[in-house]
Amino acid sequence: MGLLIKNVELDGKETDVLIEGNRFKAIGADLNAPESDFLEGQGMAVVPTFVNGHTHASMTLMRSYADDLELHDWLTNYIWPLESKLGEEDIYHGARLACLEMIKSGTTCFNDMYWHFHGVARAVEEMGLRAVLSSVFIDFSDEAKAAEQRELTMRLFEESKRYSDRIGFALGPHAIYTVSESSLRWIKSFADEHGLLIHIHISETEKEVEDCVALCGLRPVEWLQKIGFLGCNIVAAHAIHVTDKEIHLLAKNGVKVVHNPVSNMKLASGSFSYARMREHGVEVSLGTDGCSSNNNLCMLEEMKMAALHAKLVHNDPTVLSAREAFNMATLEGAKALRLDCGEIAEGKLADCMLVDLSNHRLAPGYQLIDDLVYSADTSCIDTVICDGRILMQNGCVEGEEEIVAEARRYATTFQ
Ligand SMILES: CSC[C@H]1O[C@@H](n2cnc3c(O)ncnc32)[C@H](O)[C@@H]1O
Ligand SMILES: [Zn+2]
Repeated sequence: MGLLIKNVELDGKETDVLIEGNRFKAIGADLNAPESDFLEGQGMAVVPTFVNGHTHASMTLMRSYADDLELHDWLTNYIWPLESKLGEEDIYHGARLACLEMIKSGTTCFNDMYWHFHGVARAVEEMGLRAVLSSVFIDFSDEAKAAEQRELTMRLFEESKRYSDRIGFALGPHAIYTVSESSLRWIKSFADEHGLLIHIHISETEKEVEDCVALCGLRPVEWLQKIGFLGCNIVAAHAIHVTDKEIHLLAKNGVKVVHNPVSNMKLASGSFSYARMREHGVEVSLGTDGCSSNNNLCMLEEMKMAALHAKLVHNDPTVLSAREAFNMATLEGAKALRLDCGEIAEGKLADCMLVDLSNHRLAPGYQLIDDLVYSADTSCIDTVICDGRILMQNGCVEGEEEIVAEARRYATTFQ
């Protein structure tokens, strides 16, 4: 069974798009597929859906719970105490709310790091999105805890195979200040052995850098290079406080960096240097981070913030164009996660959305990509498709009232 989208605009031209199974089968004029479902695309444009490169989906339950705080204060005194009370059901309901929000804002794929792997996986499976879910690793340099976490990682890796192809497994060492050197070495060798990605926060705050220098005489990226941790399977969130030498090491090792402009600004973590990353050839994608430091999962907003922030810090309006922001939010994210989505082309995974060209925010309509980055909001998104399946049509997602009500109910139980 397929899906035929008729008379839709793609790259400024009207065309038809045929999806068969979970991939784009054909793109061209006057396609026929009598056996397929049909979508009228007149007045709409088809664009790739977003890939959120770094988030903690279930933190939707902590939206506006602890705002206007510095990162280490926020984590230690507010977030971690609350998270210690969360069970798998809480996390499932938080992840469902996140999936709903992502679908409604045009995201169909995300790279997640959170507790209770199965709670998140169940939500993603049911809601029809695509995700790379990492098994969290935090040991605070306690050997007993580290042994427990190694066991859990190996178990979850096996158990993750029960889910559909839309769910990938990665390792999730939280950061260098929460995971010991020996655990980082173990994580890297486990990931290399099994061909897995590693999702980690790196150089997010000045404190992280100062503590690392005080402890090992090296900055975080230099130290990670020394212990053999860096490589092309590392997806590093933030990478804000990095010298040119460290950026060179990231590029040389093929580390994928995820920029989270809203979270970086809200926590005043620091200024990401997009231009320096590009000069050195680092591959940069875009993420929202969790809902407690953002406070939403909207990649439209993230693209605009990334572009505006880069122009401001580099004092140059030509830095980080709308097209670059859009690529960071789509194809670059897919590449970092080694997924075959992020662009509309024959043979690629069928993840896409239809935007309503009659929406006032897209008028008069000189450049669709510029409009999506600088002007659009979620009201412009009509239809969202992931893996060839329609997840939203006419702006509606099945069961949305119940998802929101359940998340509200669960959030009140642990406060
Ligand atoms: C180990 S699960 C993820 C862990 O990370 C915490 N977290 C959320 N946002 C950030 C951030 O910007 N920097 C560091 N840690 C963050 C989250 O609360 C979970 O405990
Ligand atoms: Zn994070």
